[in-house]
Amino acid sequence: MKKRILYWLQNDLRIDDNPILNDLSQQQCELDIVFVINPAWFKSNNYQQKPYGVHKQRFLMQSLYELQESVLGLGQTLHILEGDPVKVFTQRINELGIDEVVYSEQIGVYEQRQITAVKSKCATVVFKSVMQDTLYQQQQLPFELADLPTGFTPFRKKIEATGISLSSVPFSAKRLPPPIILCAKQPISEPPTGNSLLQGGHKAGLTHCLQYFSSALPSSYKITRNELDGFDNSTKFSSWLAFGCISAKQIFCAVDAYEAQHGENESTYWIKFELLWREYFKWHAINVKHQLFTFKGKKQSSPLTTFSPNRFAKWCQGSTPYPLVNAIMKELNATGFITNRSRQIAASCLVNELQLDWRYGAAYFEQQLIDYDVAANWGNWQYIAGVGVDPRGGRHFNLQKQTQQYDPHGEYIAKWQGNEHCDAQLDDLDAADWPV
Ligand SMILES: Cc1cc2nc3c(=O)[nH]c(=O)nc-3n(C[C@H](O)[C@H](O)[C@H](O)COP(=O)(O)OP(=O)(O)OC[C@H]3O[C@@H](n4cnc5c(N)ncnc54)[C@H](O)[C@@H]3O)c2cc1C
Repeated sequence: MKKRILYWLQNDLRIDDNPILNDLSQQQCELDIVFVINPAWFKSNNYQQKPYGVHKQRFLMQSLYELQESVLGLGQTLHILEGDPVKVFTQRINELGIDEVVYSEQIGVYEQRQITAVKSKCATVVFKSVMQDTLYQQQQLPFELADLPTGFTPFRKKIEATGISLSSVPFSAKRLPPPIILCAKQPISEPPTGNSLLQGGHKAGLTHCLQYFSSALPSSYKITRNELDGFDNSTKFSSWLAFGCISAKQIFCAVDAYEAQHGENESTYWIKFELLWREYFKWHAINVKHQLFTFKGKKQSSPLTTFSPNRFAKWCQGSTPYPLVNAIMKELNATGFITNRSRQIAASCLVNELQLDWRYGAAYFEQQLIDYDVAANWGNWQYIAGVGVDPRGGRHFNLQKQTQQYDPHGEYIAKWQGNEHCDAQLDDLDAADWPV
């Protein structure tokens, strides 16, 4: 009997630059490709937020639909199952007599724990993993992971000094090994629609990448990236990166190709610079494990906080006394995306003006952002709250100055109605819960 391999798909929903698929295409085996939708993603967590909000759900289903179609063209079936991943995979591995499980290595501790739990229940099965979410493999890093620099700048300098050139691997095989179980009906009959420019899927991601690098936008990226509005002002790769519809290496190589054709400048370099931020947060998350989610972070310092569900609700809805923050939160709620500058302003407001526990803000972003990424989200929140990798120990953005600089004519605030439901006072109740 042929070897039976199960490919546990997670945040690697692509065909190209997917070493696992490339390797599988050369194997003499029977193959089962599985993605599990965990019902816990749609239930409230400790922070009263659902890990998967509507925008992220749409993007996921679009991505799975595209992958399902591509996999079908390669003679395979994408199985989309529902349930607790540990139970679903353990049962399937046993029922189908799986010999080997392959998966993309996970950055987040909770995802790692699920894999460890399945491994412990399937002791005779071989588990093989590949890091498919980072630019570099761990052995390519010019330091031991335990000695990861404590700040981004030394990390970047050390990485850049290695001079390692990156390459991405297109998928060239015509077929994948045959499925263990044939699916009579495709799991997703129609992709969900939406008028967002951020459409999920590996083809949509590659199309966006091609369009971006066939324009002149990379040459002005550094000048425009901090704008609050405008699709073209930053790359918008993050959502496809979060689901692994495209890889960071594919983008890095596309910047190299663009530079070879059009010349390098500070802006083209800055796209790579930002991808290195992403990379830094990934290795940082692996390094600090659960401390990525703790109030005091790795720094073990406590930000000032007060407990106020009312303030938090106002921040989420966009009805604080700060029109710019309100506009940002309304854009986030309506679209599932806000720019980096907007994220910094909204996060700084929650931590500094509202003095709330930063983890509630991070959990809300996790729910709302299409591009939610465990390392980038919690890492950036810790940075702003002053418990993460910021050598300056926290960031406080002056809301008046930010408004003057990034929305001098009030266009962004008007577009997202930041002045509507803008409560002049922060609190409706005093410390003894009496109406103010
Ligand atoms: C509070 C807060 C929360 C954030 N949460 C997330 C998140 O959940 N997922 C996420 O991908 N990014 C997150 N970021 C980082 C950043 O805001 C987004 O990556 C960026 O806005 C996405 O838009 P873009 O693709 O147009 O970025 P560009 O400016 O075009 O950057 C190119 C790529 O570089 C990476 N990148 C850029 N800035 C950062 C950064 N500060 N940290 C890590 N990677 C970066 C992203 O992969 C991005 O796609 C967060 C930032 C803050 C301040």
